[in-house]
Amino acid sequence: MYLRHITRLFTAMAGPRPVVFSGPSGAGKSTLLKKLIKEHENVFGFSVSHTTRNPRPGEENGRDYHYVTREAMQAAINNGEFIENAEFSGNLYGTSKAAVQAVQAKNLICILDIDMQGVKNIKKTDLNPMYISIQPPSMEILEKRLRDRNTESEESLRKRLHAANVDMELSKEPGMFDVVIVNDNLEDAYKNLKQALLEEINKVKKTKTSS
Ligand SMILES: Nc1ncnc2c1ncn2[C@@H]1O[C@H](COP(=O)(O)OP(=O)(O)OP(=O)(O)O)[C@@H](O)[C@H]1O
Ligand SMILES: Nc1nc2c(ncn2[C@@H]2O[C@H](COP(=O)(O)O)[C@@H](O)[C@H]2O)c(=O)[nH]1
Repeated sequence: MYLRHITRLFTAMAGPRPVVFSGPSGAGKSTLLKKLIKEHENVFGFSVSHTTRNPRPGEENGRDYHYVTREAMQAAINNGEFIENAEFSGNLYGTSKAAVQAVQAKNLICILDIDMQGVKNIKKTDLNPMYISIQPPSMEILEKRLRDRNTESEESLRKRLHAANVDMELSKEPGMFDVVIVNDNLEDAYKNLKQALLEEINKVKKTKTSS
């Protein structure tokens, strides 16, 4: 009885295991994770990254990203405020310690949406997340999705497709990801994602009902 109480207390203090989403730009990470958070808002929380890129129509400061200048972001990086950061397609992106702590303080599964450099850097930390790769069915479909999204200049599109090719190669490295989900049909991909996370979802639900 006493041991069970201590174990429960320790689990609550450590917080549930975070989940890292990675994969080429345009593969469907945001689409899938937004669905997941909407369906399980008491289970998952999004780690709001910082970026120097401009907001897209419909994006909100503090919800999708913290939009900052390069000078401000570099100063915060130098000040040790980030767990990881990377240059992607001409802009800086990074996960602040505060962003992850804000989610963990609510005892939610912290979701990080980060590029491959971020994955490599997170692996050097003690965050110990589950790593999920979201991949497109083909590079042709990826390009079409990115073009149809209408968010990128031709230059940015070129950089993102180049990074996507590198990503797809690196993701083949054994042990890089715990789960790979090919996002062809959206509903199928979402079903596979929920299946992969079922155990973690149930763990969080259980701690919430027992506390
Ligand atoms: N299964 C799917 N079938 C068709 N279109 C999709 C599918 N999944 C996502 N999309 C569309 O593809 C585009 C890219 O998806 P999304 O923005 O979620 O990708 P992302 O991986 O988050 O990209 P980024 O890394 O650039 O933020 C969006 O317009 C989205 O609506
Ligand atoms: N290493 C990090 N990568 C990040 C972070 N936040 C987002 N990203 C990745 O950047 C690209 C482009 O995102 P977009 O919103 O401009 O399309 C994408 O692959 C994201 O996963 C971060 O904090 N660190």
